[in-house]
Amino acid sequence: MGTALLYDEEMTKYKLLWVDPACKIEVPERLTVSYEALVRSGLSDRCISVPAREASDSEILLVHSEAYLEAVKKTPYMTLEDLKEFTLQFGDVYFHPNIYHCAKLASGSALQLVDSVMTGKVRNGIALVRPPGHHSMHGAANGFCVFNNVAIAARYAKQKYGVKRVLIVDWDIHHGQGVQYCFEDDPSVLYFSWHRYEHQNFWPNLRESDYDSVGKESGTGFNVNVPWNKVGMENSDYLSVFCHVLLPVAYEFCPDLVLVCAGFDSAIGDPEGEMCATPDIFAHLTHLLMNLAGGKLCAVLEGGYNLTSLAQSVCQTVQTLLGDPLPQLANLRGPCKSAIESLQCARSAHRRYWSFLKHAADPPMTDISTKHIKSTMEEEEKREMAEEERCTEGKVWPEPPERLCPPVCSGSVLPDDVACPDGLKRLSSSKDLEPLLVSKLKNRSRTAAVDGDGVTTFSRLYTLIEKLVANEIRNGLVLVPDVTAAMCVVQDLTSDLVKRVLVVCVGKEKELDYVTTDGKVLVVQISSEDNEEQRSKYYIPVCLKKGCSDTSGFIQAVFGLLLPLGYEYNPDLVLLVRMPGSGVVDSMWQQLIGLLQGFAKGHTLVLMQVNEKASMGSTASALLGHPAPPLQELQTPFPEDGDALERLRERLQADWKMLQTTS
Ligand SMILES: CC(O)(O)NCCCCNCCCN
Ligand SMILES: [Zn+2]
Repeated sequence: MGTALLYDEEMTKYKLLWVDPACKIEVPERLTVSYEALVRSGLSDRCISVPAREASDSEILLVHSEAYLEAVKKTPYMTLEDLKEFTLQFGDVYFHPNIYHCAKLASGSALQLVDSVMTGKVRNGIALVRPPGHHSMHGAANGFCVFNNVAIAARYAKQKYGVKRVLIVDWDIHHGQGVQYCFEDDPSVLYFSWHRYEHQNFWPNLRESDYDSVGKESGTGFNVNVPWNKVGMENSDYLSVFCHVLLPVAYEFCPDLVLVCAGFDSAIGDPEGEMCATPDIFAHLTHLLMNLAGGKLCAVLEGGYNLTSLAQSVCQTVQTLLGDPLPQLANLRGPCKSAIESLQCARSAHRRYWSFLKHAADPPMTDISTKHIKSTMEEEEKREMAEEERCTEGKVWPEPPERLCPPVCSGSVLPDDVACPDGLKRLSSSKDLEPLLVSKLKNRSRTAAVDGDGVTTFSRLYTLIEKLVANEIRNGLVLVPDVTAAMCVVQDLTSDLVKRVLVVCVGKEKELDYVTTDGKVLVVQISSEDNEEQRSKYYIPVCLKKGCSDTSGFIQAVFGLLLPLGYEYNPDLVLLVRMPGSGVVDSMWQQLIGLLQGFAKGHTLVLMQVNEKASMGSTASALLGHPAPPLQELQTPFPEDGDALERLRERLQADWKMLQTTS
């Protein structure tokens, strides 16, 4: 299924008609540069174009008051003076004779997107709209917003399609207070927002934008705010918050639909955000949400005022919605101190509402002596200033790397008597291995254990790995008689082909005899084994008391440990090994494959044992990019597992900065 793209140039036909410094950045060109970038890159042709439409009165009244709607209805007939007068009652917003029409188109576009996704016409999509929506409230326009496009879409989805749970992710750099007010007492809509806050010194300067606004009444726990108290936040900060706050909660919430308030003023170069995250971060943020709700994701444009980073960020988002390989994110060095504090505050504010956050630490000691704060602040300010110079002064960043789609998506190496799953390309032809390699394999005591001469399988495997590295194939599935033997051989085969291999080992096995210490391999093993004594920087055993069949524990290990580690390690190949008898649940297995595609440009090699070929179909489906089925009701992870994971993280965070969640 495809990706919907909604755009109508009518929404470019309104602009600021008088002098107002607060509003001058909200220009029609925001839409035209975004759309033209999609056209120029060929991405728009790959999308399914869906027409915009005007939202009806009743749809607008799902969120707004009749009085407000009636007032806005009058604006097309107002004189310039009347428009100015009318605007004065609201904050940081302007009106125009055509803005009511455009606001109906913007909301209607979001509804068209919901229709396209909910009827299965498309898998996901994006609506390029203006005016934006997330600041507008029941009875007021605000922050360039007239109607709350995403809030209306959420109510519409529930009413028309009986959607039970809607997740709204707001990655715009401003707090969508309009959305928060709309759903703060509603447990069926989980609103997540990060936003520049600077201890309430940044617009809209609201006390209720802080992390302790967790929702109210029956909606308590369903509002998650992550305030950024400093500018200059980078990719690491954003990914840390996704891994350690949003994703565990989102997976526990198990939404039927994901709506994104896709504001790109959180990208580098934006005058409002003054952050340093690069446009390719949105490829990953989008990807990390795409296995929720069976892939049903609707992104609606909010802010974004640097026309260069806006256009790049929109392209990165659309390319991921289309299923293209993700760009590798280099040198992620972990969240900064301020981000860790925000993260820790948000986690501790929500630990009583979300079982995945139950073991979160206490909030940071913010009441330390003012003297200490003063000195820390001074030295911290100096460092931040240096950082800001580095980041905003230049306002230059590299063009996001090209994300080429390999000609073949998934290859397979299978025993001759095993049928190849649909969609996979079987590698049969295999060039002869170099004699040196053959002897190396031969002297590996266990190679012969793999099959007859073993060399046939491994020459095919070698060919597959070569094609992955050459980006001729994106990922692969390998079925062997003995995965343990095969693991070692893959290690030999890859050692001179790739710099870093992330090995994810699901389930326990006799012994891992090739744990390297040179960093060329990072092994994360999730099993019921407690191999604590063997742990090292590059061999990380995660013990789940009830083993891999405990999906709650598994998913907690994936978000709390595996993903942050993977981002920091930045592998060139991911080897996912499914040990026989691991007990991993198929939907979890597919989620894991989907999530791991975010690394190494999607070069994932799945190694399974022949006697597990019953799972080949679901494995192939995940490798081909089909969204994983939602995980069923997740019960609370076992306390000992939660504790163990926190302790493991604390011990590892000296070596792995992306694991930090406490200051
Ligand atoms: C959709 C949105 O979230 O991007 N709207 C942002 C509104 C910002 C209002 N303040 C502007 C002050 C000018 N420096
Ligand atoms: Zn914004």
